[in-house]
Amino acid sequence: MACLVVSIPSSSSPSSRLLNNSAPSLLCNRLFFSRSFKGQGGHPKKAGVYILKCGITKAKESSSTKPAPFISEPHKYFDQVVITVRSGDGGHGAILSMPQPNQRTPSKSPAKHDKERKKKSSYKRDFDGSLILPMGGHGGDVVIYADEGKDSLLELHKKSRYSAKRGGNVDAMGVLTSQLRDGLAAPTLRIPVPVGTVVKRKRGKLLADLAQPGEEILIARGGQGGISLLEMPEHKRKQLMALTTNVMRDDNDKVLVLGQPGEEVSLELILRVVADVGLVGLPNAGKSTLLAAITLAKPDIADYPFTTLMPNLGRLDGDPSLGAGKYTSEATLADLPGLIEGAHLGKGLGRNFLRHLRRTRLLVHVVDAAAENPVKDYRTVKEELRMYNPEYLERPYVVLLNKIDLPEAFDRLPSLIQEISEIGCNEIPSEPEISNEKVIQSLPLDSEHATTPLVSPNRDQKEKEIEDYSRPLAVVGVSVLKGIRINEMLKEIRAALRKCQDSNKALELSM
Ligand SMILES: Nc1nc2c(ncn2[C@@H]2O[C@H](COP(=O)(O)OP(=O)(O)OP(=O)(O)O)[C@@H](O)[C@H]2O)c(=O)[nH]1
Repeated sequence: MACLVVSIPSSSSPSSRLLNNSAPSLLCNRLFFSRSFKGQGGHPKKAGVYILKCGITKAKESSSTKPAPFISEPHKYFDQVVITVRSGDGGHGAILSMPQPNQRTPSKSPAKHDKERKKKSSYKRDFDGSLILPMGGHGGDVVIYADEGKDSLLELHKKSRYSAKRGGNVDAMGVLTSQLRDGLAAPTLRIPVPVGTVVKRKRGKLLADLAQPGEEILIARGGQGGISLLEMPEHKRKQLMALTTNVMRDDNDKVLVLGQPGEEVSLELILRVVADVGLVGLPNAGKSTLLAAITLAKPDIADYPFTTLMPNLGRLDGDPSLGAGKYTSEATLADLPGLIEGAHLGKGLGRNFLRHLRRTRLLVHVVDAAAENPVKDYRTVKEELRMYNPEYLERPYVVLLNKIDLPEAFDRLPSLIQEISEIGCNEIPSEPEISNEKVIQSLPLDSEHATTPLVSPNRDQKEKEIEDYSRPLAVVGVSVLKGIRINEMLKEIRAALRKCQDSNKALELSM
Protein backbone atom coordinates (compact mmCIF):
# COMPACT_ATOMS: atom_id res chain seq x y z
CA MET A 1 0.00 0.00 0.00
CA ALA A 2 1.35 3.40 -0.92
CA CYS A 3 0.92 6.60 1.06
CA LEU A 4 0.46 9.91 -0.62
CA VAL A 5 0.97 12.85 1.71
CA VAL A 6 -0.77 15.96 0.56
CA SER A 7 -0.81 19.31 2.24
CA ILE A 8 -4.28 20.79 2.04
CA PRO A 9 -4.67 24.35 3.23
CA SER A 10 -8.31 24.24 4.19
CA SER A 11 -10.90 21.56 3.76
CA SER A 12 -13.30 24.00 2.23
CA SER A 13 -10.95 25.73 -0.16
CA PRO A 14 -11.39 25.44 -3.90
CA SER A 15 -8.19 23.46 -4.20
CA SER A 16 -9.41 20.81 -1.81
CA ARG A 17 -12.69 20.81 -3.66
CA LEU A 18 -10.84 20.06 -6.83
CA LEU A 19 -9.03 17.25 -5.08
CA ASN A 20 -12.16 15.87 -3.50
CA ASN A 21 -14.12 16.03 -6.67
CA SER A 22 -11.69 15.12 -9.31
CA ALA A 23 -9.13 12.76 -7.83
CA PRO A 24 -11.45 9.86 -7.04
CA SER A 25 -13.13 10.07 -10.39
CA LEU A 26 -9.78 10.07 -12.09
CA LEU A 27 -8.12 7.35 -10.15
CA CYS A 28 -10.75 5.22 -8.45
CA ASN A 29 -10.50 2.63 -11.11
CA ARG A 30 -7.07 1.79 -9.90
CA LEU A 31 -6.63 3.29 -6.46
CA PHE A 32 -8.61 3.64 -3.33
CA PHE A 33 -8.20 6.44 -0.85
CA SER A 34 -8.51 6.69 2.85
CA ARG A 35 -8.04 10.14 4.22
CA SER A 36 -6.96 11.10 7.71
CA PHE A 37 -5.91 14.43 9.11
CA LYS A 38 -2.74 14.76 11.14
CA GLY A 39 -2.61 18.08 12.94
CA GLN A 40 0.32 19.31 14.95
CA GLY A 41 0.88 17.06 17.95
CA GLY A 42 -1.88 14.87 16.73
CA HIS A 43 -4.44 17.60 17.38
CA PRO A 44 -7.18 17.67 14.89
CA LYS A 45 -7.96 20.94 13.12
CA LYS A 46 -4.49 22.41 13.42
CA ALA A 47 -2.35 23.22 10.45
CA GLY A 48 -0.99 19.97 9.14
CA VAL A 49 -1.28 17.49 6.39
CA TYR A 50 -3.73 15.02 5.07
CA ILE A 51 -2.49 11.53 4.53
CA LEU A 52 -4.06 9.83 1.60
CA LYS A 53 -3.56 6.10 1.77
CA CYS A 54 -3.91 4.57 -1.58
CA GLY A 55 -3.80 0.96 -2.58
CA ILE A 56 -4.28 -0.87 -5.80
CA THR A 57 -7.59 -2.62 -6.18
CA LYS A 58 -8.74 -5.00 -8.83
CA ALA A 59 -11.25 -2.67 -10.29
CA LYS A 60 -13.27 -4.24 -13.06
CA GLU A 61 -12.57 -2.72 -16.45
CA SER A 62 -15.88 -1.87 -17.91
CA SER A 63 -15.70 -2.14 -21.65
CA SER A 64 -18.94 -0.31 -22.18
CA THR A 65 -18.30 2.72 -20.00
CA LYS A 66 -15.21 4.52 -21.18
CA PRO A 67 -13.90 7.06 -18.69
CA ALA A 68 -14.93 10.55 -19.73
CA PRO A 69 -11.98 12.71 -20.68
CA PHE A 70 -10.86 14.71 -17.69
CA ILE A 71 -11.63 18.37 -17.92
CA SER A 72 -9.61 19.91 -15.15
CA GLU A 73 -11.00 23.42 -15.36
CA PRO A 74 -14.48 23.18 -16.78
CA HIS A 75 -15.06 26.91 -16.46
CA LYS A 76 -12.43 27.50 -19.11
CA TYR A 77 -14.07 25.17 -21.55
CA PHE A 78 -17.78 25.43 -21.12
CA ASP A 79 -18.06 28.36 -23.45
CA GLN A 80 -15.49 27.73 -26.13
CA VAL A 81 -14.53 24.80 -28.29
CA VAL A 82 -12.80 24.05 -31.57
CA ILE A 83 -14.26 21.23 -33.63
CA THR A 84 -13.79 19.88 -37.12
CA VAL A 85 -16.77 18.83 -39.17
CA ARG A 86 -16.83 16.95 -42.43
CA SER A 87 -19.76 16.50 -44.71
CA GLY A 88 -20.26 13.12 -46.37
CA ASP A 89 -18.81 12.18 -49.75
CA GLY A 90 -21.27 11.63 -52.53
CA GLY A 91 -22.02 8.01 -53.45
CA HIS A 92 -20.65 6.66 -56.72
CA GLY A 93 -22.64 6.28 -59.89
CA ALA A 94 -22.06 3.27 -62.12
CA ILE A 95 -20.81 2.44 -65.57
CA LEU A 96 -23.61 0.55 -67.21
CA SER A 97 -24.18 -1.19 -70.47
CA MET A 98 -27.44 -1.92 -72.22
CA PRO A 99 -28.62 -5.49 -71.69
CA GLN A 100 -27.67 -7.75 -74.58
CA PRO A 101 -30.52 -9.49 -76.44
CA ASN A 102 -30.39 -13.19 -75.69
CA GLN A 103 -28.25 -14.52 -78.51
CA ARG A 104 -29.02 -18.19 -77.94
CA THR A 105 -32.68 -17.89 -78.91
CA PRO A 106 -32.62 -17.83 -82.69
CA SER A 107 -36.18 -16.69 -83.24
CA LYS A 108 -38.17 -14.69 -80.74
CA SER A 109 -41.76 -15.50 -80.17
CA PRO A 110 -43.95 -12.39 -80.61
CA ALA A 111 -44.88 -12.56 -76.91
CA LYS A 112 -41.23 -12.51 -75.83
CA HIS A 113 -40.42 -9.73 -78.22
CA ASP A 114 -43.27 -7.70 -76.82
CA LYS A 115 -42.06 -8.30 -73.26
CA GLU A 116 -38.57 -7.12 -74.12
CA ARG A 117 -39.92 -4.03 -75.79
CA LYS A 118 -42.02 -3.21 -72.76
CA LYS A 119 -39.00 -3.71 -70.54
CA LYS A 120 -37.00 -1.26 -72.64
CA SER A 121 -39.76 1.29 -72.56
CA SER A 122 -39.99 1.04 -68.75
CA TYR A 123 -36.58 2.70 -68.30
CA LYS A 124 -36.88 6.08 -66.63
CA ARG A 125 -36.90 8.75 -69.27
CA ASP A 126 -36.76 12.50 -69.32
CA PHE A 127 -39.48 14.60 -71.01
CA ASP A 128 -37.48 14.50 -74.28
CA GLY A 129 -37.29 10.72 -74.19
CA SER A 130 -33.66 10.49 -73.14
CA LEU A 131 -32.75 7.92 -70.56
CA ILE A 132 -32.39 8.97 -66.92
CA LEU A 133 -29.56 7.06 -65.41
CA PRO A 134 -29.31 6.52 -61.65
CA MET A 135 -27.06 8.77 -59.56
CA GLY A 136 -25.00 8.16 -56.45
CA GLY A 137 -26.62 9.42 -53.22
CA HIS A 138 -25.87 12.92 -51.92
CA GLY A 139 -23.39 12.95 -49.02
CA GLY A 140 -24.74 14.08 -45.64
CA ASP A 141 -24.71 17.83 -44.92
CA VAL A 142 -23.55 19.17 -41.55
CA VAL A 143 -25.82 21.60 -39.75
CA ILE A 144 -25.30 23.30 -36.38
CA TYR A 145 -28.44 24.39 -34.57
CA ALA A 146 -29.37 26.15 -31.33
CA ASP A 147 -30.98 23.72 -28.92
CA GLU A 148 -32.69 24.98 -25.78
CA GLY A 149 -31.82 21.73 -24.03
CA LYS A 150 -28.09 22.47 -24.11
CA ASP A 151 -26.47 24.84 -21.65
CA SER A 152 -22.77 24.55 -22.33
CA LEU A 153 -20.24 23.49 -24.92
CA LEU A 154 -18.54 21.07 -22.51
CA GLU A 155 -19.95 18.03 -24.28
CA LEU A 156 -18.28 18.98 -27.54
CA HIS A 157 -14.87 18.71 -25.88
CA LYS A 158 -15.34 14.96 -25.65
CA LYS A 159 -15.33 14.64 -29.41
CA SER A 160 -13.59 17.06 -31.70
CA ARG A 161 -14.45 15.54 -35.11
CA TYR A 162 -17.91 15.13 -36.56
CA SER A 163 -18.40 13.42 -39.89
CA ALA A 164 -21.62 13.01 -41.80
CA LYS A 165 -22.22 9.73 -43.66
CA ARG A 166 -21.43 9.25 -47.33
CA GLY A 167 -24.15 8.83 -49.90
CA GLY A 168 -25.03 5.35 -51.14
CA ASN A 169 -23.56 4.02 -54.38
CA VAL A 170 -25.73 3.05 -57.32
CA ASP A 171 -26.20 -0.61 -56.65
CA ALA A 172 -25.65 -2.01 -60.12
CA MET A 173 -24.19 -5.16 -61.60
CA GLY A 174 -23.03 -3.25 -64.64
CA VAL A 175 -26.19 -3.62 -66.69
CA LEU A 176 -28.93 -1.06 -67.02
CA THR A 177 -32.21 -2.39 -65.72
CA SER A 178 -35.50 -0.69 -65.03
CA GLN A 179 -35.10 -1.51 -61.32
CA LEU A 180 -31.99 0.63 -60.87
CA ARG A 181 -32.46 3.36 -58.29
CA ASP A 182 -30.40 6.34 -57.21
CA GLY A 183 -28.02 5.68 -54.32
CA LEU A 184 -29.47 6.63 -50.93
CA ALA A 185 -28.89 10.21 -49.81
CA ALA A 186 -27.10 10.30 -46.43
CA PRO A 187 -28.93 11.98 -43.55
CA THR A 188 -27.93 15.47 -42.45
CA LEU A 189 -25.70 15.47 -39.40
CA ARG A 190 -27.25 17.93 -36.96
CA ILE A 191 -25.07 19.13 -34.11
CA PRO A 192 -26.92 20.81 -31.22
CA VAL A 193 -25.31 23.73 -29.39
CA PRO A 194 -26.68 26.02 -26.65
CA VAL A 195 -28.73 29.02 -27.64
CA GLY A 196 -26.34 31.97 -27.86
CA THR A 197 -23.52 30.13 -29.63
CA VAL A 198 -21.46 32.10 -32.09
CA VAL A 199 -20.09 29.97 -34.94
CA LYS A 200 -16.85 31.08 -36.57
CA ARG A 201 -14.39 29.51 -38.94
CA LYS A 202 -11.30 28.67 -36.92
CA ARG A 203 -9.27 31.86 -36.93
CA GLY A 204 -11.63 33.12 -39.58
CA LYS A 205 -14.86 34.87 -40.28
CA LEU A 206 -18.08 34.84 -38.36
CA LEU A 207 -20.56 32.36 -39.82
CA ALA A 208 -23.56 32.66 -37.52
CA ASP A 209 -24.82 33.89 -34.18
CA LEU A 210 -27.39 31.34 -33.08
CA ALA A 211 -29.20 33.57 -30.62
CA GLN A 212 -32.70 32.10 -30.98
CA PRO A 213 -33.82 28.54 -30.24
CA GLY A 214 -34.01 26.51 -33.44
CA GLU A 215 -31.76 28.82 -35.47
CA GLU A 216 -29.39 26.81 -37.61
CA ILE A 217 -26.62 27.11 -40.13
CA LEU A 218 -25.50 24.78 -42.89
CA ILE A 219 -21.80 24.43 -42.26
CA ALA A 220 -20.71 21.89 -44.84
CA ARG A 221 -22.63 20.68 -47.84
CA GLY A 222 -22.42 16.97 -48.62
CA GLY A 223 -20.67 15.89 -51.82
CA GLN A 224 -22.82 15.41 -54.87
CA GLY A 225 -23.41 11.83 -55.97
CA GLY A 226 -21.62 10.59 -59.09
CA ILE A 227 -23.57 10.13 -62.29
CA SER A 228 -23.93 6.85 -64.18
CA LEU A 229 -22.62 6.37 -67.70
CA LEU A 230 -23.62 4.08 -70.50
CA GLU A 231 -20.78 2.24 -72.09
CA MET A 232 -21.46 1.66 -75.77
CA PRO A 233 -19.56 0.15 -78.63
CA GLU A 234 -18.44 2.81 -81.08
CA HIS A 235 -20.88 1.90 -83.85
CA LYS A 236 -23.94 2.24 -81.57
CA ARG A 237 -22.90 5.47 -79.94
CA LYS A 238 -24.32 7.89 -82.42
CA GLN A 239 -27.79 6.54 -82.13
CA LEU A 240 -27.64 6.30 -78.35
CA MET A 241 -26.20 9.74 -77.74
CA ALA A 242 -29.47 11.07 -79.00
CA LEU A 243 -31.23 9.10 -76.30
CA THR A 244 -29.09 9.77 -73.29
CA THR A 245 -26.79 12.57 -72.21
CA ASN A 246 -24.50 10.28 -70.27
CA VAL A 247 -22.92 8.16 -72.95
CA MET A 248 -19.25 7.56 -72.31
CA ARG A 249 -16.96 9.26 -74.76
CA ASP A 250 -13.53 8.83 -73.22
CA ASP A 251 -11.89 7.70 -69.98
CA ASN A 252 -12.18 11.14 -68.37
CA ASP A 253 -15.91 10.74 -68.12
CA LYS A 254 -15.32 8.09 -65.51
CA VAL A 255 -14.38 10.82 -63.06
CA LEU A 256 -17.97 11.96 -63.04
CA VAL A 257 -19.01 8.53 -61.89
CA LEU A 258 -17.23 9.02 -58.57
CA GLY A 259 -19.15 10.92 -55.91
CA GLN A 260 -17.76 14.36 -55.03
CA PRO A 261 -15.86 14.54 -51.74
CA GLY A 262 -17.47 16.29 -48.77
CA GLU A 263 -15.98 19.45 -47.29
CA GLU A 264 -13.99 19.63 -44.08
CA VAL A 265 -14.29 22.76 -41.95
CA SER A 266 -12.62 23.66 -38.67
CA LEU A 267 -14.85 25.74 -36.50
CA GLU A 268 -14.62 27.71 -33.33
CA LEU A 269 -17.78 27.80 -31.26
CA ILE A 270 -18.12 30.48 -28.64
CA LEU A 271 -21.03 30.63 -26.26
CA ARG A 272 -22.36 33.96 -25.15
CA VAL A 273 -24.98 33.48 -22.51
CA VAL A 274 -28.33 34.88 -23.50
CA ALA A 275 -29.87 36.59 -20.50
CA ASP A 276 -31.80 39.77 -19.82
CA VAL A 277 -30.16 40.43 -16.49
CA GLY A 278 -26.54 39.88 -15.51
CA LEU A 279 -25.70 39.50 -11.80
CA VAL A 280 -22.26 40.92 -11.09
CA GLY A 281 -20.25 41.33 -7.93
CA LEU A 282 -17.18 40.19 -6.06
CA PRO A 283 -16.90 36.53 -5.11
CA ASN A 284 -19.02 35.61 -2.07
CA ALA A 285 -21.37 38.59 -2.42
CA GLY A 286 -24.40 36.33 -2.63
CA LYS A 287 -25.18 36.25 -6.37
CA SER A 288 -25.94 32.53 -6.47
CA THR A 289 -28.03 32.77 -3.31
CA LEU A 290 -30.02 35.55 -4.98
CA LEU A 291 -30.57 33.49 -8.13
CA ALA A 292 -31.73 30.52 -6.05
CA ALA A 293 -34.04 32.76 -3.99
CA ILE A 294 -35.97 34.28 -6.89
CA THR A 295 -35.82 31.62 -9.60
CA LEU A 296 -35.99 27.84 -9.76
CA ALA A 297 -32.26 27.61 -10.54
CA LYS A 298 -30.15 25.51 -8.19
CA PRO A 299 -26.65 26.99 -8.33
CA ASP A 300 -23.84 25.83 -6.03
CA ILE A 301 -23.68 28.02 -2.94
CA ALA A 302 -20.86 28.00 -0.42
CA ASP A 303 -19.00 30.43 1.76
CA TYR A 304 -15.82 30.42 -0.25
CA PRO A 305 -15.07 32.46 -3.32
CA PHE A 306 -15.50 31.12 -6.86
CA THR A 307 -18.22 28.63 -6.02
CA THR A 308 -19.67 29.64 -9.35
CA LEU A 309 -17.43 28.35 -12.11
CA MET A 310 -19.89 28.64 -14.94
CA PRO A 311 -22.74 31.08 -15.39
CA ASN A 312 -26.01 29.77 -13.99
CA LEU A 313 -29.25 30.81 -15.58
CA GLY A 314 -32.63 31.24 -13.91
CA ARG A 315 -36.01 32.46 -15.08
CA LEU A 316 -37.69 35.25 -13.16
CA ASP A 317 -41.47 34.99 -13.28
CA GLY A 318 -43.54 37.87 -14.51
CA ASP A 319 -45.03 40.36 -12.07
CA PRO A 320 -48.52 39.09 -11.12
CA SER A 321 -49.68 42.64 -10.33
CA LEU A 322 -49.39 43.49 -14.03
CA GLY A 323 -52.27 41.15 -14.91
CA ALA A 324 -52.21 40.26 -18.58
CA GLY A 325 -49.00 42.23 -19.03
CA LYS A 326 -47.22 40.00 -16.54
CA TYR A 327 -45.35 38.10 -19.22
CA THR A 328 -43.62 41.23 -20.43
CA SER A 329 -41.83 41.38 -17.08
CA GLU A 330 -40.42 37.87 -17.27
CA ALA A 331 -36.65 37.74 -17.54
CA THR A 332 -33.70 35.39 -17.64
CA LEU A 333 -31.05 36.03 -15.03
CA ALA A 334 -27.42 34.98 -15.38
CA ASP A 335 -25.30 34.55 -12.29
CA LEU A 336 -21.72 35.11 -13.38
CA PRO A 337 -18.65 33.97 -11.49
CA GLY A 338 -17.31 36.58 -9.10
CA LEU A 339 -15.11 39.30 -10.53
CA ILE A 340 -11.92 40.36 -8.84
CA GLU A 341 -9.54 43.21 -9.39
CA GLY A 342 -7.73 42.52 -12.66
CA ALA A 343 -10.57 40.36 -14.00
CA HIS A 344 -10.51 42.29 -17.26
CA LEU A 345 -6.90 41.14 -17.69
CA GLY A 346 -7.86 37.55 -17.04
CA LYS A 347 -7.35 37.36 -13.27
CA GLY A 348 -9.55 35.01 -11.30
CA LEU A 349 -12.19 33.58 -13.55
CA GLY A 350 -13.20 37.01 -14.73
CA ARG A 351 -12.26 37.65 -18.29
CA ASN A 352 -13.86 34.51 -19.64
CA PHE A 353 -17.12 35.61 -18.17
CA LEU A 354 -17.16 39.30 -18.79
CA ARG A 355 -18.17 38.60 -22.35
CA HIS A 356 -21.32 36.91 -21.12
CA LEU A 357 -22.67 40.30 -20.12
CA ARG A 358 -22.86 41.37 -23.74
CA ARG A 359 -26.36 40.23 -24.38
CA THR A 360 -27.78 41.43 -21.08
CA ARG A 361 -29.83 44.59 -20.95
CA LEU A 362 -29.81 45.17 -17.21
CA LEU A 363 -27.03 44.64 -14.68
CA VAL A 364 -27.65 43.89 -11.03
CA HIS A 365 -24.67 44.61 -8.81
CA VAL A 366 -24.66 42.43 -5.72
CA VAL A 367 -22.53 43.93 -2.94
CA ASP A 368 -21.77 42.27 0.38
CA ALA A 369 -22.84 45.05 2.75
CA ALA A 370 -21.19 43.24 5.66
CA ALA A 371 -17.78 43.27 3.97
CA GLU A 372 -14.95 45.48 5.20
CA ASN A 373 -15.43 48.16 2.57
CA PRO A 374 -18.56 47.62 0.44
CA VAL A 375 -18.15 50.90 -1.45
CA LYS A 376 -14.64 49.97 -2.49
CA ASP A 377 -15.88 46.52 -3.56
CA TYR A 378 -18.61 48.11 -5.64
CA ARG A 379 -16.11 50.45 -7.30
CA THR A 380 -13.75 47.55 -8.02
CA VAL A 381 -16.45 45.72 -9.95
CA LYS A 382 -17.48 48.85 -11.83
CA GLU A 383 -13.87 49.56 -12.72
CA GLU A 384 -13.41 46.01 -14.05
CA LEU A 385 -16.52 46.37 -16.19
CA ARG A 386 -15.29 49.71 -17.48
CA MET A 387 -11.86 48.36 -18.34
CA TYR A 388 -13.29 45.39 -20.20
CA ASN A 389 -15.94 47.28 -22.08
CA PRO A 390 -16.99 50.83 -21.16
CA GLU A 391 -20.38 50.24 -22.77
CA TYR A 392 -21.23 47.95 -19.89
CA LEU A 393 -21.36 51.03 -17.66
CA GLU A 394 -23.93 52.65 -19.92
CA ARG A 395 -26.44 49.92 -19.24
CA PRO A 396 -29.13 50.52 -16.69
CA TYR A 397 -28.32 48.90 -13.36
CA VAL A 398 -29.60 48.30 -9.87
CA VAL A 399 -27.41 47.86 -6.78
CA LEU A 400 -28.32 45.35 -4.07
CA LEU A 401 -26.64 45.77 -0.71
CA ASN A 402 -26.89 42.21 0.47
CA LYS A 403 -26.62 40.49 3.87
CA ILE A 404 -28.50 43.16 5.83
CA ASP A 405 -29.54 40.43 8.26
CA LEU A 406 -26.03 40.83 9.70
CA PRO A 407 -25.78 43.72 12.18
CA GLU A 408 -22.56 45.10 10.67
CA ALA A 409 -24.43 45.53 7.38
CA PHE A 410 -27.74 46.71 8.77
CA ASP A 411 -26.23 49.43 10.96
CA ARG A 412 -24.50 51.21 8.10
CA LEU A 413 -27.16 50.59 5.49
CA PRO A 414 -28.48 54.19 5.22
CA SER A 415 -24.99 55.66 4.77
CA LEU A 416 -24.04 52.95 2.26
CA ILE A 417 -27.20 53.56 0.24
CA GLN A 418 -26.49 57.26 0.16
CA GLU A 419 -22.83 56.88 -0.77
CA ILE A 420 -23.46 54.41 -3.58
CA SER A 421 -26.44 56.32 -4.93
CA GLU A 422 -24.23 59.34 -5.38
CA ILE A 423 -21.51 57.63 -7.39
CA GLY A 424 -22.08 58.66 -10.99
CA CYS A 425 -23.77 61.51 -12.72
CA ASN A 426 -27.40 62.37 -12.74
CA GLU A 427 -28.07 62.32 -16.42
CA ILE A 428 -29.51 59.28 -17.95
CA PRO A 429 -28.31 59.12 -21.55
CA SER A 430 -30.81 61.09 -23.63
CA GLU A 431 -30.98 58.46 -26.33
CA PRO A 432 -30.68 54.84 -25.38
CA GLU A 433 -27.18 54.06 -26.44
CA ILE A 434 -27.43 50.36 -26.04
CA SER A 435 -29.56 47.74 -27.48
CA ASN A 436 -28.36 44.18 -27.44
CA GLU A 437 -28.03 44.20 -31.20
CA LYS A 438 -26.07 47.39 -31.18
CA VAL A 439 -23.68 46.10 -28.56
CA ILE A 440 -23.12 42.81 -30.32
CA GLN A 441 -22.49 44.49 -33.62
CA SER A 442 -20.17 47.06 -32.19
CA LEU A 443 -17.88 44.52 -30.60
CA PRO A 444 -15.31 42.91 -32.83
CA LEU A 445 -15.36 39.16 -32.42
CA ASP A 446 -11.62 39.10 -32.15
CA SER A 447 -11.96 40.70 -28.76
CA GLU A 448 -13.04 37.29 -27.46
CA HIS A 449 -9.41 36.31 -27.48
CA ALA A 450 -7.65 39.57 -27.03
CA THR A 451 -5.40 39.62 -24.02
CA THR A 452 -5.62 43.35 -23.65
CA PRO A 453 -8.81 44.95 -22.44
CA LEU A 454 -11.30 45.92 -25.03
CA VAL A 455 -11.04 49.62 -25.67
CA SER A 456 -13.95 51.31 -27.26
CA PRO A 457 -13.18 53.25 -30.40
CA ASN A 458 -15.01 56.15 -28.83
CA ARG A 459 -12.38 58.43 -27.34
CA ASP A 460 -14.81 60.08 -24.94
CA GLN A 461 -15.73 56.76 -23.43
CA LYS A 462 -12.09 55.87 -22.95
CA GLU A 463 -11.50 58.96 -20.91
CA LYS A 464 -14.61 58.65 -18.80
CA GLU A 465 -14.34 57.81 -15.11
CA ILE A 466 -16.90 55.81 -13.16
CA GLU A 467 -18.32 59.12 -11.95
CA ASP A 468 -19.07 60.11 -15.54
CA TYR A 469 -21.56 57.32 -16.03
CA SER A 470 -25.10 57.43 -14.76
CA ARG A 471 -26.09 56.57 -11.22
CA PRO A 472 -27.93 53.38 -10.32
CA LEU A 473 -31.65 53.21 -11.01
CA ALA A 474 -32.08 51.98 -7.44
CA VAL A 475 -30.02 50.95 -4.43
CA VAL A 476 -31.79 48.42 -2.20
CA GLY A 477 -30.75 46.84 1.07
CA VAL A 478 -31.70 43.17 1.11
CA SER A 479 -30.94 39.81 2.62
CA VAL A 480 -31.40 37.24 -0.09
CA LEU A 481 -30.58 34.46 2.34
CA LYS A 482 -33.10 35.44 4.99
CA GLY A 483 -35.70 36.80 2.57
CA ILE A 484 -35.60 40.36 3.91
CA ARG A 485 -36.91 43.05 1.50
CA ILE A 486 -37.07 40.59 -1.37
CA ASN A 487 -40.31 42.09 -2.71
CA GLU A 488 -38.90 45.58 -2.68
CA MET A 489 -35.86 44.31 -4.57
CA LEU A 490 -38.01 42.49 -7.16
CA LYS A 491 -40.08 45.63 -7.64
CA GLU A 492 -36.96 47.63 -8.46
CA ILE A 493 -35.55 44.95 -10.79
CA ARG A 494 -38.83 44.73 -12.67
CA ALA A 495 -39.17 48.50 -12.89
CA ALA A 496 -35.65 48.68 -14.31
CA LEU A 497 -36.47 45.93 -16.81
CA ARG A 498 -39.51 47.86 -17.96
CA LYS A 499 -37.35 50.94 -18.41
CA CYS A 500 -34.97 48.95 -20.61
CA GLN A 501 -37.87 47.69 -22.67
CA ASP A 502 -39.23 51.21 -23.11
CA SER A 503 -35.86 52.55 -24.19
CA ASN A 504 -35.39 49.69 -26.66
CA LYS A 505 -38.81 50.45 -28.11
CA ALA A 506 -37.85 54.12 -28.42
CA LEU A 507 -34.68 53.09 -30.19
CA GLU A 508 -36.58 50.88 -32.62
CA LEU A 509 -39.00 53.72 -33.40
CA SER A 510 -36.17 56.17 -34.01
CA MET A 511 -34.52 53.86 -36.54
N1 LIG B 1 -25.85 36.26 6.24
C1 LIG B 1 -26.07 36.18 4.93
N2 LIG B 1 -25.30 35.39 4.19
C2 LIG B 1 -25.54 35.33 2.86
C3 LIG B 1 -26.58 36.09 2.25
N3 LIG B 1 -26.55 35.83 0.93
C4 LIG B 1 -25.56 34.94 0.72
N4 LIG B 1 -24.96 34.64 1.88
C5 LIG B 1 -23.85 33.69 2.08
O1 LIG B 1 -22.70 34.17 1.40
C6 LIG B 1 -21.93 33.07 0.92
C7 LIG B 1 -21.64 33.25 -0.54
O2 LIG B 1 -22.86 33.18 -1.25
P1 LIG B 1 -22.91 32.85 -2.80
O3 LIG B 1 -24.33 33.01 -3.21
O4 LIG B 1 -22.23 31.56 -3.09
O5 LIG B 1 -21.99 34.02 -3.36
P2 LIG B 1 -21.55 34.31 -4.86
O6 LIG B 1 -21.53 35.78 -5.00
O7 LIG B 1 -22.40 33.55 -5.79
O8 LIG B 1 -20.08 33.74 -4.86
P3 LIG B 1 -19.17 33.29 -6.11
O9 LIG B 1 -19.72 32.01 -6.59
O10 LIG B 1 -17.83 33.17 -5.52
O11 LIG B 1 -19.22 34.38 -7.12
C8 LIG B 1 -22.74 31.81 1.23
O12 LIG B 1 -22.27 31.23 2.40
C9 LIG B 1 -24.15 32.34 1.46
O13 LIG B 1 -24.91 31.54 2.34
C10 LIG B 1 -27.38 36.92 3.10
O14 LIG B 1 -28.31 37.61 2.67
N5 LIG B 1 -27.07 36.93 4.42
